[in-house]
Amino acid sequence: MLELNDLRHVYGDGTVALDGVSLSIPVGMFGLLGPNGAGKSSLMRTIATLQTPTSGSIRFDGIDLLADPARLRQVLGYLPQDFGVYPRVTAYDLLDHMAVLKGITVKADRRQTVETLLDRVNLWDVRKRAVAGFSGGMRQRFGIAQALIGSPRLIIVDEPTAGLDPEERNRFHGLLAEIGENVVVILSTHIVEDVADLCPRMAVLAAGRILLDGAPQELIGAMRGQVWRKVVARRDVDDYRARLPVISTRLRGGETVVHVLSDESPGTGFEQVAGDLEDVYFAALSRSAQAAKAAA
Ligand SMILES: Nc1ncnc2c1ncn2[C@@H]1O[C@H](COP(=O)(O)OP(=O)(O)OP(=O)(O)O)[C@@H](O)[C@H]1O
Repeated sequence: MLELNDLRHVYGDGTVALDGVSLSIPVGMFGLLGPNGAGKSSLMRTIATLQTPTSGSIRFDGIDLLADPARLRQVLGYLPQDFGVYPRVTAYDLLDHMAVLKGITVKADRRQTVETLLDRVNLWDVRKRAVAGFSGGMRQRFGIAQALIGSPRLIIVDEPTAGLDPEERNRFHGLLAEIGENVVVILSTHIVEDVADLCPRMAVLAAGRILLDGAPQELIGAMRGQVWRKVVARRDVDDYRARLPVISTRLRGGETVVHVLSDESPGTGFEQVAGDLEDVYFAALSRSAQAAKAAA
């Protein structure tokens, strides 16, 4: 179990990236969903011990992360949002080098680890090719292989599916689902489908704060009977937004569809629909934006 308690992070220029984040994250896949700039990467880097929060505390299975970051690193696997420059060395050699850095110094052990991981992420056939020439999906699978070195118990993946084509995304999801069976995996993303597909638990982060936290099915269930849908003309969207609690405007098959959150029918032409995770997410964001507006 990973416990985050009242985490706050203020950057040097005064930007408040985390504003009192508290969460309990159990074994399994945990989705951290939020728009760009929400503070997801700041939170992921903080848990990965790459930056120290301004205040608050973090514990993982008895380890006080701020007091003893080195101990946490021994059980941590991290796939950052941006891996930086990939050198022109083969996948095999790079993974071998990373295994040395992770402390696997006995050659035979390392060979076993590297070969098992390359096979697991389906990169065995391309092990002799330079990582620099890999496609986006292959790079992300390589990134997972390096994150799995040393059998970590806490794995952090920051926006891993951005830019992947549907087939690679599916393949990557399969890999994550397999990994998430026995360890804590935190998946940070702005893609609702990633969380809907993979995560039995989730939280929404916006402007450095947790807006909601729970099991996707329960959060969807809590909206039952409150989501209404109508196909509208594109030019009328602003008018609907001004009059009604619109939670989202989506394009479906070229038509503009508005979703409204309301205990009763918002008007003619609206039909009640079963909400989905996108409704949960957009409703949380829209409530938070309205609260921020009212406070201003
Ligand atoms: N090193 C930094 N110095 C100052 N401000 C920063 C720094 N890094 C991030 N920020 C700011 O902190 C806030 C949170 O950024 P962060 O990158 O954590 O969000 P995010 O949810 O990961 O967004 P994205 O998906 O766009 O990466 C943003 O306002 C961002 O501009």
